[in-house]
Amino acid sequence: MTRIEIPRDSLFGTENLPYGVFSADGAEPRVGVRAGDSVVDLAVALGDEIFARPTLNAFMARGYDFWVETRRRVTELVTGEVPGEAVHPVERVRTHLPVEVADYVDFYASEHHASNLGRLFRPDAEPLLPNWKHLPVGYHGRAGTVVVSGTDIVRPSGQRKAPGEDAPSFGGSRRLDIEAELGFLVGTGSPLGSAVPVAEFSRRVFGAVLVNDWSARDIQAWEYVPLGPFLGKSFATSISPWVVPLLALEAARVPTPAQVPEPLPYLRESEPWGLDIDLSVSWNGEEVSRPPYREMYWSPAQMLAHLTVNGASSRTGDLYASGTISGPEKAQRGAFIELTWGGKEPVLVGGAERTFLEDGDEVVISATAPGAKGTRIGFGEVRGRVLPATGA
Ligand SMILES: O=C(O)/C=C/C(=O)CC(=O)CC(=O)O
Ligand SMILES: [Ca+2]
Ligand SMILES: [Mg+2]
Repeated sequence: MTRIEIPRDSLFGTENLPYGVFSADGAEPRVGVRAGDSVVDLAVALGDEIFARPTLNAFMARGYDFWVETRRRVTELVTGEVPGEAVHPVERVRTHLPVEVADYVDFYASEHHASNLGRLFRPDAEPLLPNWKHLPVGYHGRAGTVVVSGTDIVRPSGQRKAPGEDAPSFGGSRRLDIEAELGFLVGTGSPLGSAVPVAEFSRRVFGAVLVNDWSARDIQAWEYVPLGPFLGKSFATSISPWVVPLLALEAARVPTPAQVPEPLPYLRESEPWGLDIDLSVSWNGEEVSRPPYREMYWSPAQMLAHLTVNGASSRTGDLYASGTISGPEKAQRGAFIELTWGGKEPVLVGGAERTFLEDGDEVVISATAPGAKGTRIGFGEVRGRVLPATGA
């Protein structure tokens, strides 16, 4: 038996304990929990086969009471004695996509981001479309191209047409961008023909990850009218490997900004699910933005209620992302198209003026939030490097 030393100021202390899927010493991927700079193999430590699997799905499907009980047992474990063979130093493990993603939805819940993109994409119209304050706008994305942090991103090729050109050309995107978002993972689904009430959010959603919704703005601008995002976003979406349990985010809960007009009854919240999470976006190692999640207009509970209100079923492993997180300040914008105002106001990265992503660029998104007992908890990071287009 051994004891895990957790540094006092660790972002992965006992008030966090995020779950992920890891492999060590060439063994098969399995479920682990991160405690400080260690990863605990839960199948070995708890003796439950549900953790000897290459995804969190079976664990998530067991439901809320099991999540609470597991968190209690894991807390006991990491504050007491753990079998030595269950503990791995985090720098020695490889992390994998933590869930088999079922369906993937991306919302558009930041008023600052939606207004900025309205101004950039539709300069002659009102920045916010008339539906925006009545419902959380979203679209269904491509679950099969969700990848774990560290996966290289091949620059997408496709049809591009700049505003001045009269015909599209084919080639690698010239306006490759990021979107810093938070993603929510459904643990227990809901049957076809039923809707998930706002109040059921915390019993159904297992946890949260960071998301980078890579976006090819030139492909997007040409293709997406009138049906919405398609190939400009479906080539890859990166998520962080450690799933922060919703149970760890209690201390981060805050009210959303005031919602006026009052939403329809199915979107009304009795308890707040805004979240006080601070993100950081770095570009080639330099922080370029600090998006504040607490500015998000729609809460994740409202998003889940909306995405099922028509009777669409939800499933274990469904991932829905918040949409780009942008605050009111320029240095709080979660996408480079906003940060550089459509490429017209470059930012300095490594002393050079930059607008959209170049081959070889690396983007890292990280985040922290208040944890219980005055602590701070971390999300780890979602990292990705851009590789040249293959011309596929
Ligand atoms: O406003 C537009 O025309 C386009 C918006 C987006 O590309 C944003 C999107 O994917 C949703 C989001 O991340 O907020
Ligand atoms: Ca997005
Ligand atoms: Mg994407």
